[in-house]
Amino acid sequence: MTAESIETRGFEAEVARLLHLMVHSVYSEKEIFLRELISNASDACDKLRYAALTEPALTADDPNFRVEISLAKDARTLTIADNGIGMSKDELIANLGTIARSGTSAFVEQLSGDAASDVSLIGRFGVGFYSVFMVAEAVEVVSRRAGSDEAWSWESDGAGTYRLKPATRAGRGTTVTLRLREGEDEFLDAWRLKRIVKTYSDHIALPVILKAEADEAQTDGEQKEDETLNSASALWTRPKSEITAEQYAEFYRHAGHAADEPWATIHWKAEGTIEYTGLLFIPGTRPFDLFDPKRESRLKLYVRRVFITDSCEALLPGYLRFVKGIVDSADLPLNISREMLQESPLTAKIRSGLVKKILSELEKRAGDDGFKTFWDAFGPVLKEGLYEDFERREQILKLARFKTTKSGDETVTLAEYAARMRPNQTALYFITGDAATVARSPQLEAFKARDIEVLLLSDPIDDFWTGTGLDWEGKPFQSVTRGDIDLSQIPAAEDERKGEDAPEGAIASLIAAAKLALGEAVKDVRVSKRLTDSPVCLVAAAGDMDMHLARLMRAARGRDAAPDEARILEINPRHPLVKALAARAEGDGAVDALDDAAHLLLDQARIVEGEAPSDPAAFARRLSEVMVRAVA
Ligand SMILES: Nc1ncnc2c1ncn2[C@@H]1O[C@H](COP(=O)(O)OP(=O)(O)OP(=O)(O)O)[C@@H](O)[C@H]1O
Repeated sequence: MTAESIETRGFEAEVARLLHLMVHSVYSEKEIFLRELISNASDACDKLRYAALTEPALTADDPNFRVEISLAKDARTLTIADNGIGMSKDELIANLGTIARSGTSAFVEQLSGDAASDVSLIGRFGVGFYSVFMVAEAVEVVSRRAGSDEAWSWESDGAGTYRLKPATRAGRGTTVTLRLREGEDEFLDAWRLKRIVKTYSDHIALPVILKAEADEAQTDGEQKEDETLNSASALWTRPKSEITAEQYAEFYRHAGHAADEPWATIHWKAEGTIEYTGLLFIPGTRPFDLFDPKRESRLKLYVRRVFITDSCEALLPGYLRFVKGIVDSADLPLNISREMLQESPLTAKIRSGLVKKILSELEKRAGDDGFKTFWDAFGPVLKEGLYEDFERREQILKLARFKTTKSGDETVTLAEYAARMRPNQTALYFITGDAATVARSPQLEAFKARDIEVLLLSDPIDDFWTGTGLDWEGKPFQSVTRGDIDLSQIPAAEDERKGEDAPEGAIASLIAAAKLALGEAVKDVRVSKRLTDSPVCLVAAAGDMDMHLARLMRAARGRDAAPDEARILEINPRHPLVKALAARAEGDGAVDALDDAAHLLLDQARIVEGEAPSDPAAFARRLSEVMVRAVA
C-alpha cells in the first residue's frame, strides 16, 4: 500500500474531548465497552436483515447472522466481528469520527473538566463505540458494506486523529480489533469474557460466539472450541418466568439506548383480532432529549422477529414518547414500507393497545411510593395527553399530580384536591407561572384568606390543557389571573378585614385618575376581589390570553407570537398606599399629581407578574423622583 492511500483525519472537536475522557478514564465498569460493541453488531445485523427483505441477494451467501469474539493473547488483541450491514468509507467517517448521536452530544455538553464528575456521566449516558478507548491503546475497524466489494480500515489510538485506508475483508460486516492496554489483561481471559457477555448481552437475539483460540500452545482454561455464549433467542419471545429482572434491565439498555434502570417493565402478548408482543419500559430517569421539539418515540418495531424500524411515529403518541422497548407484530406484512406503516390501520390498532397497556400500568402503580419518581420525570410529558388525546384525557387527569398552595413539597391528586374544596367552591382554581415564584403571586391572596387551595401549574403544557374546557367531575378549571372571580359565597377563613376600605367615593376618584393617566396601557382599572395584602395586581380579561401563556409564547417564538396586550389593573382599597392615594385623588389637581403614582403602580404590578416595566427609563425616573420627595 502506498503512503498516499492512507488518509489521516482529525476527530471532530467534541469527539476529541470525549476520547480524551475515555483514554484517561478511571471508570470502574470498563467492561461495558464489550456490551456496546455487541449491541452495535446486533443492530448492524438487524439493519441488514431488514434491507434483505427487499434485496435478498445481500445475505444469500451468508444467511446466518452472528457475532464472533476472538482473542490473541500474544498480540494482546481482542476482536469482535459481525456479518451485519457494514459501513462504507463515508459511513466510517460519519459514524466514528463525528458525534452522530444527539445522546453523545448531550454527554459532551455536560463535561465539566472535573475528572470525577465527568466519569460518572459515562454511566448515565452510555457512550457507544468510543468506550473502547477505556481499555484499548489502539483500535482498528475493518468494514465492508453489504453488497459492496470494497472494504475500509479505520484506525486510531484515540488521540486526536484516525487513519483510513483501503482494506480487504472476506465478506460483508465489521471487525473491531482492540489492542489492549497494559493492565487490561482481564479482557484476554476467556472466562471473564464469557461472564461479561452473559451479564450484558444474553438477550441479544443472534449468537455471540467465542472463537477457539488459535494459539498452538493451549493450556487449561483456554478456549478450545467455538462456544455460543448467549441464549441467542429474542428475549421477548421467552416466557416471562424465565427472564430475570437483570436480563430485562439489560435488554432495556440495549433497545432503549439507555444507561439507567427501568422504572417499569411491561411484557405481554396481545391476542385476538391482532396479535403482537410488547416489551415496554418506562425509564427510571428523564432522558436528556425528552423535550426535543421532534417529540419522537424510538420504539423498535419488529415483524415476526425481523427488525423493521425504530422511527415509526404512528406507533406511540407524542405524550408517551418516553416509553422505550419493542413491539413484535405477527400481522403486519414483512415487506411493509416505513411510509405504509404510518398509515396502516393495523399500526393504529397496535398503538391503541400500547396506550391502553401503558396507562393501565400507570394506574396500577399510581398508589406506589415510587410513582413520584415517575411523575417528576415524565408528568410534564404525560400531561401533553390532556391536550392531545381527547379519549384518554380523563384517565390521564386521574393520574396527574399537582403542587398546590397547600401541598408544600408534596403533590396531590385532583381527587384529593376535590375532597378539600371549600363549601360553595364551584371551580378548581389554578395559577400558571414560574415554579420558583408562582406561589407568591398577589392574585392568590384572597384565596389564601378564604383557605381555598389553588393548583400551582408550572409546566409549559399547563397553559394549554387548562384552556381546553376540561373539567373534573363537573367542576371547571378556572385561572385565578383571568376574568372576574367571585369568592363572596365562600366564607373567609381568617379575618379578611385588615383595616377598613378607603371610602368608595375616594376610590372612584382614584380609579378615574388612574384611567386617565394610564390610557391605553390598561384595559380597565377596578377594585380587586383577589388582593388582601398587596396594593395592586394585573389580571387578564375573561376572553384574553393568560399572562403567563403570553410570556411563554413570546419567549418561544418572539414578540409577535403574543402581542403585549393591555391588562386590567386591580387595586386593593384596603392597602395603606391605595388609601393614601385615594385621599389625594379627591383634592385639587389630582390627575396631574397622581400621574407618576399610577404609572408606578402599573409597573409594580407588571414586575410582580414577571414582566418588565413597559418603559424602564421612565420607571427609573419616576421612582427616583418619588424617593427624592420621600427623603427630602
Ligand atoms: N458493527 C457495526 N456495524 C455497522 N455499523 C456500526 C457498527 N458499530 C457502529 N456502527 C455505526 O456507528 C454508529 C455509532 O455507534 P455508537 O456505538 O457510537 O452509537 P449507537 O450505536 O448509534 O448508539 P448507542 O451507543 O446508544 O447504542 C452507529 O449508529 C452505527 O451506525
